Amino acid sequence: MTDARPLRSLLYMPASNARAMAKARSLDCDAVCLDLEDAVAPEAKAEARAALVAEVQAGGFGHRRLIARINGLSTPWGHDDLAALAQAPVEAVLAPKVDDSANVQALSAGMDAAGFAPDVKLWVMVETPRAVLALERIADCARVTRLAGFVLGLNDLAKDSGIAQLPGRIAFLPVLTMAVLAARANGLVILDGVCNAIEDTARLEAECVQARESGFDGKTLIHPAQLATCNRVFAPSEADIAEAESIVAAFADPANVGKGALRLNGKMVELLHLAQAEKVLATAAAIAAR
Ligand SMILES: CC(C)(COP(=O)(O)OP(=O)(O)OC[C@H]1O[C@@H](n2cnc3c(N)ncnc32)[C@H](O)[C@@H]1OP(=O)(O)O)[C@@H](O)C(=O)NCCC(=O)NCCSC(=O)C[C@H](O)C(=O)O
Ligand SMILES: [Mg+2]
Repeated sequence: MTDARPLRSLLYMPASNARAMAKARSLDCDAVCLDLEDAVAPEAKAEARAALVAEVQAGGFGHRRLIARINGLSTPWGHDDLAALAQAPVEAVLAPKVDDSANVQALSAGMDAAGFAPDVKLWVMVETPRAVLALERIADCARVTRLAGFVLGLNDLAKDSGIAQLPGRIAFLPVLTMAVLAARANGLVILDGVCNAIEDTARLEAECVQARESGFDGKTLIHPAQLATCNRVFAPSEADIAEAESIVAAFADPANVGKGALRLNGKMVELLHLAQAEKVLATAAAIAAR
């Protein structure tokens, strides 16, 4: 079944930051990601893990999807993270720094062994050079594991590849495109990486537009100030909605019954555009229902 819930914005916060986690319950984000990995110092890992579990069990996050980012299974904390989260009401576990399909299989098996409910998904970060080279194999794991999402991690990818994080992200474009294609070929959701420049709204907007045009569902964020721009860019615009409504109306017109292609406002529209239009309207309705 298609999931019509919007996934425009995922806001990360360190699970060691109680104030941020409390604030998340009132922020306009589609998902929150409580982080145990890079935002939490090694000496604070155990305390952050306990705080994360307590926060999600306390509830109050409403429509926001709850995602927990664990430490990698090769670190001293990864297995304890999985064990602690198994009974926690999260929608997905996000795993960092996977390199290939074997990592995904191990993570999914680890979730099974830890006792996660069958509907809890596995999302993985695409943030190592090896992962980029193995995108197809990794995404293909969705057939036989819990894998259901990709999240780009361009800070780590920049660090390990030497690719510079510059405005425009030209050197990253092949990665963005290949990650989207691998995700779509396997039914995964896919979110763009973060924009570190908290105060540069123009840069954030440009990255959101680029990601939206590249096919991403949404973008990951690091600060509440980034939410409004991201939510606006990834939501269908008024023009998108008006166009979608006109396509649906045209195909519903009795004069067009049985036609597969129409001329509408100077453009060709086919049944595939009807399907796209219906998706736009479903997303817009889901956002409006918030
Ligand atoms: C980046 C920050 C450290 C900035 O912190 P600070 O300067 O203290 O923020 P503000 O004073 O502007 O905060 C104003 C209020 O907003 C709340 N706040 C701030 N950030 C968040 C947040 N992320 N979620 C929820 N609420 C937040 C503050 O509590 C203030 O509230 P109030 O006191 O009521 O006024 C900080 O923003 C931060 O820690 N951001 C998240 C960092 C993080 O999680 N990093 C890890 C994920 S990113 C990553 O790893 C990418 C990937 O793996 C890759 O490789 O690229
Ligand atoms: Mg990272």
